[in-house]
Amino acid sequence: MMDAKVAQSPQFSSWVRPNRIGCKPTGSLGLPRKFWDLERPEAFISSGFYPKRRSTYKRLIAVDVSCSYNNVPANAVQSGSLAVPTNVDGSMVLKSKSQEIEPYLSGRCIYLVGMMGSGKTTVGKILSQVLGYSFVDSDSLVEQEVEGKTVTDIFKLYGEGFFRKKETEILRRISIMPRAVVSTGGGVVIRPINWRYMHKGISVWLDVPLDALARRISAVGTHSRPLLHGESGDAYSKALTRLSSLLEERAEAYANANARVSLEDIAAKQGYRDVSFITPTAIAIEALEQIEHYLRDKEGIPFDTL
Ligand SMILES: Nc1ncnc2c1ncn2[C@@H]1O[C@H](COP(=O)(O)OP(=O)(O)O)[C@@H](O)[C@H]1O
Ligand SMILES: O=C(O)C1=C[C@@H](OP(=O)(O)O)[C@@H](O)[C@H](O)C1
Repeated sequence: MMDAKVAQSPQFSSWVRPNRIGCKPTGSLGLPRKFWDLERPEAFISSGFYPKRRSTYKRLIAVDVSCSYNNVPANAVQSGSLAVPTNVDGSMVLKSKSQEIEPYLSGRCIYLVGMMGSGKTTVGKILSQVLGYSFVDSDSLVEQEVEGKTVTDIFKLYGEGFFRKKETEILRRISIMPRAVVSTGGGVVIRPINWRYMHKGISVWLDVPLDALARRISAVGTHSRPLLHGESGDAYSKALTRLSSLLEERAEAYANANARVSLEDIAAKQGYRDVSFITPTAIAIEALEQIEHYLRDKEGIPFDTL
């Protein structure tokens, strides 16, 4: 395998591995004979974007390739075009996408819904930052409301019904706030009244495969997630069993969201087999894309980039 250094613009350079380049190059890289014995030759690739965008994930770039070894430069051996995943610098895509969409949100809140561990908090913080919104965690607000008790203690002391009522009251208060990205609790979707509040903003379902959820949750433990207590077996199997039955009950309710971000779809677009390679930044970009689709399809906003 060969590592390649890519400089897409004078301001940015990063290392990418050829196995992360999504499409086959239209030109192949030929190495002069003196480099043939090297196991890991290094190439410096300077590149420029073609103006036309293909998708958020892949762009055509023109590449000129030159090689060097032991600081001895070799002549450019080949140039051509490659499609390179834009997560080489996802933060630039994220920033431009958020700037494009933000005016059309008109200050509306974004509600992230999804199962426990689906990344609502992680992705929500990223989105709030790029949009210049505040970040709100509904579980934390419930905890503040109940004398600083943890969600686990609230379930233990007062039961799930009590927690759900508090959660609805918190959502009602959030729904009159402007400009917030809200990480909701995983069970918020089951009460229809909660949708009345969430539909004042734009809701996005983070749809993550169960095995990935179980892996994430077993890595951090279930202490803060009372609905996952009580199963027997190892941490992964316990989480998987309980999450499966919860998802069966809730899948239809999650589908009420205005937009859906499917990690399986992102993995397919990026050419990954495993969703665990997908970064929170890539998920945030997809969330903005799906919000853009929603605004265009349901509200008729004519985004010229679509
Ligand atoms: N894209 C991701 N890839 C890998 N791990 C993630 C990803 N997003 C979140 N996580 C991890 O999964 C766990 C749950 O994420 P979190 O954002 O707290 O989910 P939620 O708020 O939906 O319960 C955390 O340990 C977090 O670091
Ligand atoms: O799925 C659920 O019913 C719950 C999810 C939790 O939030 P997270 O999704 O942030 O873990 C928390 O609200 C509570 O433990 C109940």
